[in-house]
Amino acid sequence: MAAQAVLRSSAPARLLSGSFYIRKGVLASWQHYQSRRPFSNEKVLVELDESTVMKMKNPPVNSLSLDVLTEFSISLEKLEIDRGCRGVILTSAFPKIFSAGLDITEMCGKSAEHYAAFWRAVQEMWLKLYGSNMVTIAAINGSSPAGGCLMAMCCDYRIMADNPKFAIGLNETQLGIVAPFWFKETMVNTVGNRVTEQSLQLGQMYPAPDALKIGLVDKLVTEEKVQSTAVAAMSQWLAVPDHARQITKSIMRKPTIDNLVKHREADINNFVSFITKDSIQKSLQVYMDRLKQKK
Ligand SMILES: CCCCCCCCC/C=C/C(=O)SCCNC(=O)CCNC(=O)[C@H](O)C(C)(C)COP(=O)(O)OP(=O)(O)OC[C@H]1O[C@@H](n2cnc3c(N)ncnc32)[C@H](O)[C@@H]1OP(=O)(O)O
Repeated sequence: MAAQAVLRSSAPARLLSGSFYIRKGVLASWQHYQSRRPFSNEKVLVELDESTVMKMKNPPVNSLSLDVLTEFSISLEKLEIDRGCRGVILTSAFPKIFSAGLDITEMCGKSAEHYAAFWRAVQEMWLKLYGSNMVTIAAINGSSPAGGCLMAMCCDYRIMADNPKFAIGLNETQLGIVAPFWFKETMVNTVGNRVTEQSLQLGQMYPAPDALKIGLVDKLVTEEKVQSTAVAAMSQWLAVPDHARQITKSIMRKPTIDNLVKHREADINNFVSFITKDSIQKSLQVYMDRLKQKK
């Protein structure tokens, strides 16, 4: 849906609002100033310095709870309608962890209604980020399993900290769960069919150097340089005229987005019936216990 908007209205709308901006002078400047103030929810910080940066901040590991997903979608939507914002860098407020992926506790021992609301929020985050008109750059400053990898893959360009201890991938099968079709399609669009087929079945996590080799990330730099490299890459991406880049992005991503939009309700029902199975609940519980025991 969001990508459809790119083709139908967004590029012209931005051009129109640009001329409004010039004609309305002072009023527009004030509105622009208002909309460019940094804003912060509890768990997603938006900084407006040299570049616009969205920082996930949900201790300890940036797991994507219902709250985080909701804040994330709202923040992104705000930036999307801010005509002063053409690009956003997505990163984590914590060293060594980009995001631990979906919050497993949201998928354990809850009601069917809760699972449905949670999954809708996951879909919404993906629709907004994958379909964003803005240039999106992931500054992956640490490990990034499952939903964290999905977020990174939604971005246009990925820069990762060059440390083999940091790993990224869709590891769902390791938890006894299954990456749904739109996770799969996002990965196919990033690294191709063969690598995706193998990665998904094995639930493979790739240390940063291997992630670069398979094209899951685009560039490795030292941890300290992740952010500044993202800022430099942003300038390069923003040098391309918006309308041409946005329409091109939409041509690339629209079929994948349309596929989820078309099957959205069925996908929620599928998730709820899958996650409420006793065997799946047991697998998730065992995985969580193992995570806690490793200390
Ligand atoms: C057909 C299709 C139908 C649909 C089928 C269903 C599709 C579902 C798709 C699912 C997508 C997902 O993203 S599933 C999520 C997959 N995520 C993962 O596997 C990540 C697991 N976590 C890790 O590997 C590590 O924690 C890692 C992120 C690298 C950080 O390691 P550290 O040593 O720094 O930290 P830890 O000590 O492990 O973790 C700190 C605390 O955070 C907790 N924690 C860690 N990850 C967590 C998580 N994802 N959710 C909740 N809590 C988490 C730990 O239990 C600890 O809790 P305390 O002990 O209490 O402190």
